[in-house]
Amino acid sequence: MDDILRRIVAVKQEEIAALRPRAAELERAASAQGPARGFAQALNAKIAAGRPAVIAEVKQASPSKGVLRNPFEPAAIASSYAAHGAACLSVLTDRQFFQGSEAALRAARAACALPVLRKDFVIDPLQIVEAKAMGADAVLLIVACLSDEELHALEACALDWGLDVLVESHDAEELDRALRLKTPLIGINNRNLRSFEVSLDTTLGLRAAVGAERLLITESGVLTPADVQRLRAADVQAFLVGEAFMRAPDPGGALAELFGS
Ligand SMILES: O=C(O)c1ccccc1NCC(=O)[C@H](O)[C@H](O)COP(=O)(O)O
Repeated sequence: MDDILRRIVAVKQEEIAALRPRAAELERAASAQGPARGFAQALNAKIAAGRPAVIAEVKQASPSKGVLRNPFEPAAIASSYAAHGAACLSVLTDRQFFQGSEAALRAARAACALPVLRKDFVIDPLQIVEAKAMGADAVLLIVACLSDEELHALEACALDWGLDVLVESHDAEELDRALRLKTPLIGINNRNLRSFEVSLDTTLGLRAAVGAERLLITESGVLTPADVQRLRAADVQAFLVGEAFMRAPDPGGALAELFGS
């Protein structure tokens, strides 16, 4: 595991230990939530309509880039994304490394009708119960910080709670492990977590390994219309984008410019 992931996972272990006494309360809150908004369904609907499927990210900061947006208004950002054709939202809930929060996810989801991914570092089923309790519609599983056994158990837990799963890989070996899961949502992250460099070649090099029955979602480093064109020309139709929108005065306007909507 890369150093940054190791540090993040260590913090997650502390957070989970602190959450454990609230397990019963979280189960009750999760059970009281309504049905999830269909995350995979929303992506597929955009593609079926001939449009790129954009998961628009709501994040204030990141380890590689520091603070991206200040002030940070999750509800206004979510409304702007929805008005400009985003398929779904990805909301960072990690506090220590991304300055995210449960409150940001709740506010973003309440401000629009889009399905929401809880973007965090999930290593324990209790975080999935917590995700459902806060209203998330999907969770992220990162292959690089999980064993095969953990991946399968966490996927089963998410599906049991009615949540969609986006599984994220950084290279061919991780992708091979991701493809052993049931989920149709296969993320390929273009950010090298050792150097923090991003290269769209990561997605392009792995494109052929993701069969037509799954949906490849390219993640990180999509910054210009030329990037989008290059990826779409290789039949990449789904995009997770954060920085390009978070640095813009109007995030939804930036989405429309990047994707020509
Ligand atoms: O972005 C980081 O610094 C980072 C560090 C460690 C683990 C994950 C990290 N990023 C999360 C993401 O993958 C991005 O938020 C997401 O793909 C959007 O990327 P971008 O469009 O480049 O903001």
